[in-house]
Amino acid sequence: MSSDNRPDEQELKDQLTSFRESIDNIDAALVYMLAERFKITQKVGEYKAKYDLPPADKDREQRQIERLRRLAEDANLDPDFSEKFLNFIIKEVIRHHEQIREAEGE
Ligand SMILES: C=C(O[C@@H]1C=C(C(=O)O)C=C[C@H]1O)C(=O)O
Repeated sequence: MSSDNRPDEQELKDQLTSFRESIDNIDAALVYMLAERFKITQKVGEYKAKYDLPPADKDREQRQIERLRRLAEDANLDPDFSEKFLNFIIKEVIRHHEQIREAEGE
């Protein structure tokens, strides 16, 4: 793709910097949101270990995936990507839950 009225080098640089400031803010928000999510899933893991509940709950995950796919469609985000992203996070959460369970059993 090329344009007849390409901005000069300085304008290109400034525009990219401005886009990237917004990306950096969004990445920061994602990190804080993920940190909060892992804080509460840590509590769920401790609760499950205490009362001998299984680390994973596939029915709950299925409902979350269906809901997230609907939300993604509404937000014009690829539902397959959203599902992969949620599964990636949940896998890590379950790994933590298994670790907590093992530590409690020691
Ligand atoms: C957090 C939980 O444990 C697991 C992790 C989940 C998650 O990260 O959302 C969902 C279901 C479980 O497989 C839960 O049971 O709610």
